[in-house]
Amino acid sequence: MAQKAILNLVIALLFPLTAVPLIMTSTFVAGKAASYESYGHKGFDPKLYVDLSLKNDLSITIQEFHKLPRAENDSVPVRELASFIESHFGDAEEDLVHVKPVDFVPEPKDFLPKVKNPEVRAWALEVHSLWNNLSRKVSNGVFHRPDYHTLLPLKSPVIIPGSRFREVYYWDSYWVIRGLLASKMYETAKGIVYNLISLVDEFGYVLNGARAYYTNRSQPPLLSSMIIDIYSQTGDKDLVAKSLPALLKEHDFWSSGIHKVIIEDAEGSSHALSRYYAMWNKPRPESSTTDLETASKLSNTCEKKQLYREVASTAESGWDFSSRWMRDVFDLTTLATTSIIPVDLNAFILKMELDISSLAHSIGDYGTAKRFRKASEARKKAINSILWNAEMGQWVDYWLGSSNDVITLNVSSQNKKTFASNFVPLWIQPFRSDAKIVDKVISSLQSSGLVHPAGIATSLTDSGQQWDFPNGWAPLQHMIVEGLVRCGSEKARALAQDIAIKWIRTNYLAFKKTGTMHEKYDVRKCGDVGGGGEYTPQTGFGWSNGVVLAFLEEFGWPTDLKIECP
Ligand SMILES: OC[C@H]1O[C@H](O[C@H]2O[C@H](CO)[C@@H](O)[C@H](O)[C@H]2O)[C@H](O)[C@@H](O)[C@@H]1O
Repeated sequence: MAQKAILNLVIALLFPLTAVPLIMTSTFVAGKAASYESYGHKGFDPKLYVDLSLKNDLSITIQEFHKLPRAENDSVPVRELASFIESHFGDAEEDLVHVKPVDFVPEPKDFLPKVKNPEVRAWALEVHSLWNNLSRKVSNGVFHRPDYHTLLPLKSPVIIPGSRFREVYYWDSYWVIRGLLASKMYETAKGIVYNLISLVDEFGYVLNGARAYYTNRSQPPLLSSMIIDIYSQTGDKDLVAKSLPALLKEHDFWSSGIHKVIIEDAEGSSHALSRYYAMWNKPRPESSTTDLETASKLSNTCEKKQLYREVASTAESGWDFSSRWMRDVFDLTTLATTSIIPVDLNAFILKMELDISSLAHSIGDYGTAKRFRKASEARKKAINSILWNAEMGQWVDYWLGSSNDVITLNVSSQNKKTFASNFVPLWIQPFRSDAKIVDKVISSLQSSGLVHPAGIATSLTDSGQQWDFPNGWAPLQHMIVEGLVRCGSEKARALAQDIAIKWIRTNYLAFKKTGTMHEKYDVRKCGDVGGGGEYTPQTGFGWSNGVVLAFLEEFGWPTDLKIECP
């Protein structure tokens, strides 16, 4: 915990520094007196600054910063600042060094046996080889002086998403691991899980990512999904035994305290569900200038603090940002994530409960197995009572009122808008048990307007945010496709295969055009990449690679099926 305190201090002290170059850049570009209304030029990324490491003790760095010459308006001239950063900070790339994964081979034995088409097979091997590019280990310097770095000293190598995302991310890792399993890289997959478990041991939950500035929140909880999938392919009971205590701790984090919400239904029965809620009410250090700019539209400090909490809680949801969390879809200051019961979060926690039950059973801990089976039944009842909308044939988010006490169910508080997250419950076994409901959900998906020529759109709203139309994201394609496959009907499998083929083709064409895999894609046209949001679109890219490999593993690719877009 001492280390966490030191790291938080580094961030708190670095934060004012990150704001300076933005203001000064605008001064420099204009070549005259600064306009203090500017929060940075287009393309400026504050994350770069919080990723730099200190060269000396923080106190010395701060003393030196205070000695810098100031302009009349008390700002530091941009050249002085640039040379200060050069002298006192190391490069952002130095903390993590490239490492070849121990279990990487260029063509693994039994790799994607159902992929027969030579062109697709060659590309799949290229995608597989990207694990090499994205593999990193924490440098010795970070272990030696953790207080000089915002990067957390994880022991095993990791797979990073890519580009500006230089560290391991929580929910991304699930799809990275799915790809690693297709690539037969079991040791790398286990190493990632052991790293995440070490975060639970230290902080009580898995952080958004392995940086000190991510300690105030988690991300969609998929640790149990990673463990159960690795276990089902390796049979490694040691992994199960070592991970169970962390899973119990993580379950407690998500089902109690600020994350827990109680709703009373029409019959007077109480249901416990969960929400996203970050432990932070300041600008996110990695996006400080963006958050300051957004909050500048509000005048009152209290409102600003609440907005910062909503922003960080939205980052906890993984859907940062989306009209899904906004009262006015074009105004980010109306984010209200802590006032929403998200359908996907509760589906993930239900899955966590089932996974814990089954993992505990596999190592003979029958008491825990029974307790979590019961917990999953209660959550299923809660989801079906509060979040199921029979008319739409979808499970939906629920808007909470302002009360912090027990809330009484009001059906009009369901969010009737269609998002890809409304179909995530299909991924979880108990929601596939009623054939009539499944049929209704499948028809609802087909007529929802979400299914496009290059995959499933995130929503129907073009808000300019990245988790909205027209972007399609690999994790959403995967959960919906795998959910459909597991429904067991021919109709569901055909729809799943159709979506998977579209997704593979768009990833393939974009790769051929740009030479890289992308973080998100535009589902309107095969081969187009996504956009919008607060940072420039990123490449690499961990979860996209993982989902392509997982889809090719499931569906294969016959020789006579064209990979080119129709
Ligand atoms: O720096 C801005 C935000 O960036 C991250 O979010 C996005 O990238 C993540 C890594 O691929 C992904 O997990 C998330 O779903 C994306 O929206 C980060 O996770 C945020 O916390 C951060 O504020």
